[in-house]
Amino acid sequence: MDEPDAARQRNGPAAGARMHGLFTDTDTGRLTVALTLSDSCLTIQRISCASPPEHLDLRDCLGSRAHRGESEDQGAQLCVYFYAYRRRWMASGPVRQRDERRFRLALGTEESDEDASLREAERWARAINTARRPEHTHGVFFSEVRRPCGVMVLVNPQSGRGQAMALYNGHVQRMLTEADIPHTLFITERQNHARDLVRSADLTQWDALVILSGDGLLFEVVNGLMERQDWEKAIQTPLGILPGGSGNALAASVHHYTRASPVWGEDLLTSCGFLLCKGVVSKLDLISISLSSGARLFSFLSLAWGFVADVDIESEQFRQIGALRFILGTLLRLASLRIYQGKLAFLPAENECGSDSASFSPADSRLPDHLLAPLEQPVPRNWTLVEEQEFVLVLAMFQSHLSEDLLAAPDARADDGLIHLFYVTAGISRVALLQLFRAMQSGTHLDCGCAHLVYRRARALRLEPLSAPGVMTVDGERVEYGPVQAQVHRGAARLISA
Ligand SMILES: Nc1ncnc2c1ncn2[C@@H]1O[C@H](COP(=O)(O)OP(=O)(O)OP(=O)(O)O)[C@@H](O)[C@H]1O
Repeated sequence: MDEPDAARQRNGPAAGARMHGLFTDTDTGRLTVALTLSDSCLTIQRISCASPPEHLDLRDCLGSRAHRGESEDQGAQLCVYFYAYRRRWMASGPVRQRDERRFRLALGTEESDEDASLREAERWARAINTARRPEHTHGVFFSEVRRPCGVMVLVNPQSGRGQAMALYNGHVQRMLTEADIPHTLFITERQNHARDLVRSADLTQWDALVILSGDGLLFEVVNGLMERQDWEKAIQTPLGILPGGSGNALAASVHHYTRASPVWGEDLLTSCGFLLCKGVVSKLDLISISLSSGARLFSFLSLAWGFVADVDIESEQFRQIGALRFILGTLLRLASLRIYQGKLAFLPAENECGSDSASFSPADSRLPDHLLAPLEQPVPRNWTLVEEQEFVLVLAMFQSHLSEDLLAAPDARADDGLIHLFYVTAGISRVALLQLFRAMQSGTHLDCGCAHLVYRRARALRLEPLSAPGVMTVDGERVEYGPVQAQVHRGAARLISA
């Protein structure tokens, strides 16, 4: 049996704690601190002053690392990285903020063996990393990303205002290192590069695919995975999203599902980065979208036609101003408000088990659409046909957020198996429409009492535009214009989230 290190004897566990030991706080110089690690927190007690102990919640801990001392007479260092919620001036609520704590092993002269000191620091780091693993508290399926793991990080350097690489260098790389997650960076060079990469990748090498970009790059990744021969296995690869685009709707949704106050920009990146490093995997709904050409796409976010789709695509020209492009695009489109003619039908969520469900078996065997009839045939009898045929917008949401600051479907969850269908009928005034979008910033648009806004929960839908060719988007990406139908496939993919 190995002799226990002298340092280890000195830092042995106290009663009721996993570990207990004496360290020097490297930030305050000579001050000696006693650290106590329990299953839920790291307690810091400053010995030479009478201040109360500080309890740091391990749920906020991203990781811990040990380093050799800077010189021979110094003990090894223990670094612990916390990202607790704290209030910040001007922020609307508490935000996760980085807080690095460094401690030096307090070794006596007879224990100045560098290796022993490092071993003890490593033992602490391992114990903290084991204790910080998240609790599994809810009953739905979830598991964790296997450790050690390899993560493919895909960055679109052109997304948003072109700041994604700066976000990687300034934040993401550091967080992944702190959490000890090995990763490989892939910088996309063109449209469909990410799609091609994941279509041909050896997925046994990757335990997660992480997208630092807008929703468009994740749309490519999802569809690239679904185009593989082994799509059933491939689509089970955990997907992570970090906001680097201008819309960042899925990233905002993932943050919203934690029930924390809304955050934007780099605070949203920190929140999503934290969730990514915690590595809890939940299910993600995929929505199959069938187009009139026979093409089938897989979506995780939204299907839009009319006002929202027009704003999304028309505002691309203002990409340099980031998320503000949507506000500018909204104002411009309001000025020339259009009416869109079309037919809309949907299967209400509560009717799914009805006897009239379609039993359509398309040639495409990937996630068969058992609720849909062929596009050229009428919809099944248990569907609802919307009487109105003049719309200002039709918007099917599959997640809570339409963009970082538009909470379109506040009750949506990543795997709720629902299409949150909104439509606004013709006749709404410009002022009322603007008010709806303003209310959507706080998710209160359904409380506006607007008679032109309709919201339904559905499992499937069909939309047949009758207007002259225009814009239709899936996950913010423009798709072929024409009749389209969609069905939700509950929890068909996996998402790293809360
Ligand atoms: N290097 C590149 N140059 C040009 N386009 C690229 C490159 N890499 C990826 N793309 C394409 O850019 C498009 C937009 O990407 P993405 O959605 O990630 O950013 P965004 O549009 O700024 O964000 P959001 O969707 O949140 O508004 C995608 O269709 C993607 O295929």
